Amino acid sequence: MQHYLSLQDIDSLSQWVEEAKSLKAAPLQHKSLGAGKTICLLFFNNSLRTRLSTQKAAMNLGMEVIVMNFGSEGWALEYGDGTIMDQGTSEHIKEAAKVVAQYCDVVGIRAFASLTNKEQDEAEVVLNNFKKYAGIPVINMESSVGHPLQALADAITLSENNSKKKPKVVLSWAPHPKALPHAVANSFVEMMHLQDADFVITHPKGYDLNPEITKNTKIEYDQDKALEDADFVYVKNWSNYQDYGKVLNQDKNWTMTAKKLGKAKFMHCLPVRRNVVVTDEVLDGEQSLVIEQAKNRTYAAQIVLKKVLASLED
Ligand SMILES: NCCC[C@H](NC(=O)CCC(=O)O)C(=O)O
Ligand SMILES: NC(=O)OP(=O)(O)O
Repeated sequence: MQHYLSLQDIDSLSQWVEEAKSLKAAPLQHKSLGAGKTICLLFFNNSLRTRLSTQKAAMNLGMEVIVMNFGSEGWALEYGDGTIMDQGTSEHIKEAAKVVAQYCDVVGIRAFASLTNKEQDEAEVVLNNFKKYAGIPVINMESSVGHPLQALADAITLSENNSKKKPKVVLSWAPHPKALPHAVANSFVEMMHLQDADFVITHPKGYDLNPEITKNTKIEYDQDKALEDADFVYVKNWSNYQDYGKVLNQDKNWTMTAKKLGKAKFMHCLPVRRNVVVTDEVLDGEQSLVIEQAKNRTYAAQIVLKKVLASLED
């Protein structure tokens, strides 16, 4: 059974990117593959792109789609084993996951990091419990530690816009008023490790991501230096990882500007705070790839669903 929980579920990134591009060229070529199959999309958090692009991808493959805003409309779920449920939670994951699995063949789950409980977040409690009890393929639509559908769409976008054998790609931290998760940055880093590039991460001192994820990636604390001769600049805020979930820095000197970007292409997963993360000039300019990235979310989801559907036939 093929799950899509992290980048590790991709056997060959370059092959998946090529197949996704072929789906983009003719999105309805496998319209009968998903006939009679249903996907449930469960959202514990807000979404625009993930919700619509995953639904569109499923429709392109002929699947039926059920969407539920679980966070606001479902029962509060309990994950603990043996809990006496006389507090805030109403339903145990053991029943909930098994019940959901009776209505669909595949389940997609969005469950962001709490940013308050590092241990629980890193254990991917929501995703892993659905995997454990549902018994059907689970797709990660952004979890505590990863956003592999976004990273796959980013890989497609890089491939479409790159003309060099070894492009310079920079992941640059940016300020943000809210505490944001590490998931997008983590998956982008993992995706970059799967291809040949001169990859650099730049962020203020003390804002290091999980070192188990960044591993041997080059980290340059001087943003201007990191951005020199960049071909692609991926901008993202994340809250502090060491002092978990805290906003310790909102330095506007890290905002991406046209001057800093130089000749590079600009990338961001969206939604983006204009004139905090990046200036209007960059977003409205020719070098921005953000709308293409969002478009590629459909084909990233479609290649994942195609692999998952194929695995159901095995
Ligand atoms: N799925 C794309 C990003 C989702 C989330 N961003 C946010 O929550 C931004 C919300 C705001 O700007 O108010 C994140 O960074 O992981
Ligand atoms: N990039 C992304 O995942 O967007 P949404 O949060 O709107 O789904």
